[in-house]
Amino acid sequence: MAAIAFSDIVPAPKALLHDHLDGGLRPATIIELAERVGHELPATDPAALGEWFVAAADSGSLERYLETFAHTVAVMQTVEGLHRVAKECALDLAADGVVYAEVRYAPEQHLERGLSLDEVVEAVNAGFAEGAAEAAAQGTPIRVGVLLTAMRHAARSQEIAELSVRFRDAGVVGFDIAGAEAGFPPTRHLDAFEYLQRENFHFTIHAGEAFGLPSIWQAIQWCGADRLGHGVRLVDDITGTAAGGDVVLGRLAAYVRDKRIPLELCPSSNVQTGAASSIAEHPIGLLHDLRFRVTVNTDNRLMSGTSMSREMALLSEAFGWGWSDLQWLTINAMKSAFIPYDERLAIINDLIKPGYAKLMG
Ligand SMILES: O=c1[nH]cnc2c1ncn2[C@H]1C[C@H](O)[C@@H](CO)O1
Ligand SMILES: [Zn+2]
Repeated sequence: MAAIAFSDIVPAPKALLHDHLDGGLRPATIIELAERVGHELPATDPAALGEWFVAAADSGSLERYLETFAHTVAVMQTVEGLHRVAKECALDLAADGVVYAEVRYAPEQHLERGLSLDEVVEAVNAGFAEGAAEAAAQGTPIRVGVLLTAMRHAARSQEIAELSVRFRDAGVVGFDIAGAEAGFPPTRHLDAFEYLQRENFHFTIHAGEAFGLPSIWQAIQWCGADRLGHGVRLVDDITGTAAGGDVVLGRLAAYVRDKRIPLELCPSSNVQTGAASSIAEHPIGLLHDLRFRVTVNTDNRLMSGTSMSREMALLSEAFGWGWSDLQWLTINAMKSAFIPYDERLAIINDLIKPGYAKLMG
């Protein structure tokens, strides 16, 4: 079957669970904001700056990939900067046909110019609200939920977990930890995860991206993660996948599949950090065939020069996926969202299913 073209995917309703606010800025906005705060950039033309981010992030290492965030985080230290970046994020996702998005960022990284954690969250929430209202007025409605991230090398996870719970009725729907994985196991933040469980709150953990099965095992069996950020290395626990081999799931892979634990897979990002060698060889093909709870995500649109529609187009081309596969990925994501069940169901039944039914003719 012919691959579905990018331009056909844009109007399809999409759900996105793993997108970093500080990884999705418009290059032109970075340039304007950097001028205002006196931050020096590696390029001053929007196209060149966009290319710089993709090339610099294309490093084969998560640590070097993460260094590029110094330039986005630097311009997100004021109410004005945070508000604008959040507003444009909502508008850009809506223009790409995303109807539901969970966008994450680490408030502790935005305190350099004197803002408090609460002020950071309020500025971002206000930006998302304005962007969503504008998108709705333009005929591309989007719902945005916020995930607050704690950096795994730092020691503020309990504080950020409490911040998340404080804002649970004001736009924050979950919690996450991110940053370099090797050397910083999720159990370092066990107190925060136990606190969140006592509060009946939701969280995902970046695990199984730059590090393998022990990280995924800890995230699920010690920390109680609802979802796995990436989780791509779970394939290390699946054997016999070469042509003709009998596929055998190890205990952990079987547990993840049986419990329907969602995998927030980010194909382009994984190729850039070396977690996968190409889109065609990305484990998402196998995990899809084995019916894991697979979702597809952008991770960092700026660093990967990508969008939800582009990720889906790449997968359609690499694996021959058609509309029913794209609908399956979208419904998987919506089922795995951190908003209440009835609201998830309404988006599936009122937006996603009718949208794909129309596209499938
Ligand atoms: O894919 C990722 N793995 C681990 N950490 C990440 C990834 N993408 C972004 N981050 C980090 C860098 C950001 O500054 C931080 C909060 O969004 O999260
Ligand atoms: Zn991420």
